Amino acid sequence: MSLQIQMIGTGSAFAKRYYNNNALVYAHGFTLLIDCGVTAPRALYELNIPSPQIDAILITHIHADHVGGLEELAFQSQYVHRHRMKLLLPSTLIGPLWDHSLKGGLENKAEGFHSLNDYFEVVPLEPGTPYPLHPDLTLELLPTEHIPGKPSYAILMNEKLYYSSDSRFDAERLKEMSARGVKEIWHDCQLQGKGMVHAALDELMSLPESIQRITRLMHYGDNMTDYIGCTGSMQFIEQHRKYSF
Ligand SMILES: O=c1ccn([C@@H]2O[C@@H]3COP(=O)(O)O[C@H]3[C@H]2O)c(=O)[nH]1
Ligand SMILES: [Zn+2]
Ligand SMILES: [Zn+2]
Repeated sequence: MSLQIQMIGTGSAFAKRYYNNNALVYAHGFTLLIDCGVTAPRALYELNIPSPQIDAILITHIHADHVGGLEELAFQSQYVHRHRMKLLLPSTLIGPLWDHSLKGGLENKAEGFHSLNDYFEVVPLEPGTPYPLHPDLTLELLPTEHIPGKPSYAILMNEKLYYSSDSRFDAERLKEMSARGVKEIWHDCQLQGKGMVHAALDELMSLPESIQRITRLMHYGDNMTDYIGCTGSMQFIEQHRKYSF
């Protein structure tokens, strides 16, 4: 059961040299997009991946670097491809995603479009439950601390890859994942300063070497290259490179 994962972007919310931190996961014959930020439509275009090639989109939380490209995909699905994409959504995000992010652009009273379901095939997910999406891909959501009062989720894929999405540093969670046998931890990383809503590099550097060795860093700022060689045993994830796990 070998999977591939490719970041279509690895940048922080404010990065300009890197696209938004969104990922494609390739199982055999099944492609999952994890988050769809403002830059995702352009990133997919440059990788020559039209949206009908994507079998499902999973959303981790409703910041624009994770959902800001959904309006374009919804309109393209409705008016160009005439195919409703599958949208895997933690159930806590269904209301906020429509009411607070997408309704302004997508509501169309004349056409009778009043909800996410008018554009997407919405599949609600609950944390703590393994979902077999494909014979080669099972995923589980784990709630994370990111912004107080705003639900956000990490993703555990095939019990092998822990993908933090946006999360504050949570050493206990990472130790738990390591004890559970994960082979890779992909973590957001704020390079400078104290981690207020993301894990700071300094915090991640406090992890035991055994955990650092399996940790790769993503969601970084434009000055990432200044930090190459300064990240302990952790390595930066490269935008567009395909990793097998
Ligand atoms: O309480 C807050 C809320 C937001 N922010 C910034 O806005 C960005 C939104 O996207 P992000 O979650 O990838 O990163 C966030 C931070 O850069 C912050 O620093 N503190
Ligand atoms: Zn983000
Ligand atoms: Zn965020």
